Amino acid sequence: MKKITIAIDGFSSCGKSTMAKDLAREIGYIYIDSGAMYRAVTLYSIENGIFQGNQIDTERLQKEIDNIHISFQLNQATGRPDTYLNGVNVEDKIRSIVVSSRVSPIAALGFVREAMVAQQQAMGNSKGIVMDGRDIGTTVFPDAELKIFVTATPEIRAQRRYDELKAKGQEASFDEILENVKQRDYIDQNREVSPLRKADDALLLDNTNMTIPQQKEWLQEQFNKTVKG
Ligand SMILES: Nc1ncnc2c1ncn2[C@@H]1O[C@H](COP(=O)(O)OP(=O)(O)OP(=O)(O)O)[C@@H](O)[C@H]1O
Ligand SMILES: Nc1ccn([C@@H]2O[C@H](COP(=O)(O)O)[C@@H](O)[C@H]2O)c(=O)n1
Repeated sequence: MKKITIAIDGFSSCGKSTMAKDLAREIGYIYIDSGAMYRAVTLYSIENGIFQGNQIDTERLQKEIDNIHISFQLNQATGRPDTYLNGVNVEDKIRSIVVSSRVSPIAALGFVREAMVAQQQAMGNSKGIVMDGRDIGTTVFPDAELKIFVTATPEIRAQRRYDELKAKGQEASFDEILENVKQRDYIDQNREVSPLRKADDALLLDNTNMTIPQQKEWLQEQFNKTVKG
């Protein structure tokens, strides 16, 4: 069967990667978490003193952007791809609240987006890919055959993230997570370059009252309709 490109965009912590990973595994497609790439650039900036306090040394980051190599490798234990920054597995570090609270200003920089989008487009040039993010259906793959835009209330998204961190035994405050979710949504929707918005031809999914199996089934149905007509 001819392979297609699937773009899943939407607000933070609404379940995009959960759906995208499950679908990719079911249909044998590559899965790419584009947010992990922006998170890896943010981690690099923090660890190398480029992002200190609220200040980003954009001149230095621009000079060093070509030295930031991001790749993904399947983790046999989880069955999911882990993110590598310059050859080091940073999967856990990039999910920390420290990175979450600083990623959106980094992702708003035009030269950072240009570098990431070029890598993402190269990853998808043979199709057979499910990519999730904020601008996949609008900028990275505007010709994707299947585009989904996911949303849910900020409170339910924060609760899901809180439950996830708690289950992992990580310290978390519900209010801090809710604030982070709202702040990222605001920056992502209001930045100048590729702001978060639903592509005109994307299908809207509000999963506030859906379970993981229900949204998985819904997505599989949309895929079947797209490929089989
Ligand atoms: N329908 C759902 N009901 C309950 N929990 C869900 C649902 N969908 C996803 N989750 C859980 O919510 C959390 C966030 O999901 P996920 O990481 O897939 O979101 P995301 O949109 O990819 O987030 P981000 O954009 O921040 O990377 C995870 O713990 C996931 O297991
Ligand atoms: N295509 C994308 C993907 C992500 N971002 C920015 O990265 C942040 C982290 O992404 P998560 O999916 O892991 O939450 C996100 O808040 C955006 O600021 C982006 O700009 N474009």
